[in-house]
Amino acid sequence: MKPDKSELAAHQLWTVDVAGYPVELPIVPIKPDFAISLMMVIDLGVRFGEHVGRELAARLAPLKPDIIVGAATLGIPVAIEVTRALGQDHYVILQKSPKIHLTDALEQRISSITSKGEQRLLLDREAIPLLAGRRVVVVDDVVASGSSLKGALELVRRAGGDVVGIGVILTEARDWQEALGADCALLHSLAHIPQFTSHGAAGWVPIAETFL
Ligand SMILES: Nc1ncnc2[nH]cnc12
Repeated sequence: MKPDKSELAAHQLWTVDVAGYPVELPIVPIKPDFAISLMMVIDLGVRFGEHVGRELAARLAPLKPDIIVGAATLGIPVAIEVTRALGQDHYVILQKSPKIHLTDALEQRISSITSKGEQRLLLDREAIPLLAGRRVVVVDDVVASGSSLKGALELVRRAGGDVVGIGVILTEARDWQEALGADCALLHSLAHIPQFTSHGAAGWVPIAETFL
């Protein structure tokens, strides 16, 4: 769900300080009385990517990960930048669409608030040796419902990986706390964003319960 530029100009903005790097996010309605501040990490430039990679790597390096796993789509740049900042080379991507080589992939069902309907995460069986018995950190751009991260954790564990940490740029609201349960203890985040409700002339206002 990517609004075009003319649409963006009409949106209210929400400013969030991402570990010392302020970004302005457009507030985008999902329903008539409900909106999120949308962070499209791939539209924020390479300096932002480098910054979040470095900041997440600083928090995740003490966990001594053997490998970083990122979930498609917007977890991909996060996985690449964190891997680079850790001085590692390989990473594993959990795909959403069954590419030609993924006909026999390990599969997990998920749902997402920014994409319609039910989706899947797929792990290439060829990547299993990179995860089995290894210390794994799972990264993503935003955790909101927690469905995508929960599916990613499940896939990594089915592959025999030991999940030692989770890294996200942003936590959003609090639904993820219930979805992730005890795995919340593994989570490292650079900033938090609330969700929004419409309030007459005031426009979109943050919902108090969606702050941490
Ligand atoms: N605020 C947000 N920005 C980008 N992706 C999201 N997925 C869920 N919430 C999101």
